[in-house]
Amino acid sequence: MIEVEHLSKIYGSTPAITDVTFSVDQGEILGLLGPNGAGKTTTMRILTGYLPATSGTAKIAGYDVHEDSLAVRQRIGYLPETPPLYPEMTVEGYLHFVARIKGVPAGDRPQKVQAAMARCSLQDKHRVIIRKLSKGYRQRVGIAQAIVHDPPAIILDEPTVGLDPRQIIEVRNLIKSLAGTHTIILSTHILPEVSMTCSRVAIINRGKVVATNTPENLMTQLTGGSGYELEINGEAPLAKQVLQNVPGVILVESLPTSHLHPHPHHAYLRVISQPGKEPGKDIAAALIKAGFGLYEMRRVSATLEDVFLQLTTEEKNLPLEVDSGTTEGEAA
Ligand SMILES: Nc1ncnc2c1ncn2[C@@H]1O[C@H](COP(=O)(O)OP(=O)(O)OP(=O)(O)O)[C@@H](O)[C@H]1O
Repeated sequence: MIEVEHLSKIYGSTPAITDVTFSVDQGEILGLLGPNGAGKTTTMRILTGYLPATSGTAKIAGYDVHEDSLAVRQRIGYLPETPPLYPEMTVEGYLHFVARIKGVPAGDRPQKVQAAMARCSLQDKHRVIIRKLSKGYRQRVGIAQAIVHDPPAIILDEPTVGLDPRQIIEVRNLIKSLAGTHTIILSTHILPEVSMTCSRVAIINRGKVVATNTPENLMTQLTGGSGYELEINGEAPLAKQVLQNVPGVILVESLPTSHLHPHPHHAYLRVISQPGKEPGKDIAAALIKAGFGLYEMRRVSATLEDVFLQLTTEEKNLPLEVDSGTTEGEAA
């Protein structure tokens, strides 16, 4: 449904994205995950026809975003980071207005507007002026304007930014309910968002797609899904240096200790090991040899956060070629 091939965008002399390639199948939710400035918004703006690419192609439902931009705009719904709302309009009035702009025939508009409001649970608010809505409801109106013309593809830029935890759950459920009948790309820098909402993830860093796969496969493929959590006495930075040099170790990070009762002189670390390697014995030996006391050591599964850190942190070499292998033509 969405095919992006070798897309690059250069602003002046600054490359924002370089050779971005991925595809999204009908009904899928793809999460575009990356740190600030990675190139997510640039990619989405090209896909929605708002920004020309420097090179490469992108197609929505077979239509080229550059050559057939009108056909593409009819088939795509876009929620930019800041929804383009008119604060003085009522919810229903605004959605009628958007439906008209999107080319929905006058006779079909009432039904399409009702359907979009129902999908986004906005019926109770149809006469409310947008300015008076909470941020969560405004976001729903933003999503409603993206789907009012019933496009097969929906692009959502950071759809849960600025919402409170309850609103986040509601908006995520709404997005999930749109999958299947719609093909969705959402961008986020929030890791749990991807595992909770998306069927597949493309990790983008410094303008390049560094991995594409299901969240589960990414974890298994890159980390073998395992590692160790450690409690040691001594300084975390020094212990990290020691552990980074143990063969088979690919990532060492400090653990958040808010749920524990941390000892003031202890360090709490997570070590992720290469697939197929069991460096437990060497980890313990290296720590003892360096003079650390080892208070606890237990095996754990890797998290998506580990994968993300591994892919977006430069100093570590990747243990293996990251090849999505799910769809032909995807970037590694
Ligand atoms: N209009 C512009 N002119 C020059 N450089 C730009 C422009 N827009 C974006 N960039 C640069 O391109 C790169 C990618 O930006 P982009 O907004 O696509 O990233 P992002 O992943 O969406 O980040 P964020 O989450 O912070 O919005 C950044 O280095 C950014 O500074």
